[in-house]
Amino acid sequence: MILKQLSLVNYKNFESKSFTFSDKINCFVGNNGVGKTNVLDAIYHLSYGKSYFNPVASQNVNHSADFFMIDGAYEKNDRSEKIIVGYKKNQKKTIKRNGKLYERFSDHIGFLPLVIVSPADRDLIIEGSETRRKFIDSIISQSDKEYLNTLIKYNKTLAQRNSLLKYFAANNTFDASTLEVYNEQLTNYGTFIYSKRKMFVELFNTIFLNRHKVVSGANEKTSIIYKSQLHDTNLDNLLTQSINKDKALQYTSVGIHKDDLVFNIENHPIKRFGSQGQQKSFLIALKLAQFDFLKNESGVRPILLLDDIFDKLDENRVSQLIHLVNGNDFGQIFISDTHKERTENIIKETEKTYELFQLKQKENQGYEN
Ligand SMILES: Nc1ncnc2c1ncn2[C@@H]1O[C@H](COP(=O)(O)OP(=O)(O)OP(=O)(O)O)[C@@H](O)[C@H]1O
Repeated sequence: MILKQLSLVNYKNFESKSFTFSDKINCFVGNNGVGKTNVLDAIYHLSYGKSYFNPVASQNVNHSADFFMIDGAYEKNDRSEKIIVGYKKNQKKTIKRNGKLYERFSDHIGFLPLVIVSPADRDLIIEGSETRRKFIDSIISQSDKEYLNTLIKYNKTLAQRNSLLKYFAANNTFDASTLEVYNEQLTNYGTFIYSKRKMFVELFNTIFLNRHKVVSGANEKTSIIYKSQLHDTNLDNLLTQSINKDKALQYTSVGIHKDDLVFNIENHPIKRFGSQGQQKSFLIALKLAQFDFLKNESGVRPILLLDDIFDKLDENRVSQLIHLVNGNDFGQIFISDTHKERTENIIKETEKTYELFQLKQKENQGYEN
């Protein structure tokens, strides 16, 4: 799958800008703040229907405008595919494929597999459990529509159950039978999601360990552990047991929305005990494992975005990464870096064709190849 052309209108700092890409490697270079990451983010937007860095759509619109448009021309399985994401302030965002509007965003998810490696991935280690749940949900959802739809239904039911608990508290009342309807639905959806996550983490761990061995170049023992209240008992029991607590809290305190992933190095949480280098290697391996998984599931090589990656790695790791990228595993790659020479020197080591886009400040937003 190849992104041939990209046009941006009023997307973040770009008022109007078009790019024609190489099938292999594309590098965006330039000073801090010229918009290198924003181009990668626009490409991410075309795959996921939202920004990786700022999910608030109105904040992705150029300050001087009230709408943005991202237009991507792809080639996938020998077919041309045109994807357009449009957003006007105070209106709903739209995604079109070959001129036809998607009724549901979720129908688009997984159509253009893509993986981003970025310094912002650090959130996966340092932030709360929601970030890690979103990470696995996003991977599974790309190849499993039933999972995505069930997750949407679970979250809707959860919101309804929480509203009911609030209503009980506000009106000093309780109705066990209505609550039971929600419990039943949550149990059905939640049990399905739990079993999918469990299977996924088992499979993903193996892929991850292979990648980690190569990226870290070390023999550190790492693991990803799936943490869930459902390991001990089924969701129906959990909901019944926690009813008094839920009534007091006015929200649902048990379920798969409390699941987490534990990232360990040498049997200790990497968040607290991993060095910065170990954390970086762990995150890159995590993302490359995501790449492998999506590739296996979809049968196409996902687009790979490497944001600011050379800056964060020592020479050894950069050369390991280039070695990897040089293999046939990867398809089209987009790289951002502040140093033109560094990027060119690294890329020249690969035997791939490449295109270099030098981004400049607003007054001359053209680029040179
Ligand atoms: N909605 C917006 N409207 C206009 N400009 C925006 C908007 N959102 C972000 N920007 C601008 O985009 C620029 C940041 O772009 P980006 O993060 O892509 O830079 P970069 O080239 O990757 O920089 P660095 O090398 O520091 O990572 C900033 O100058 C910021 O002010």
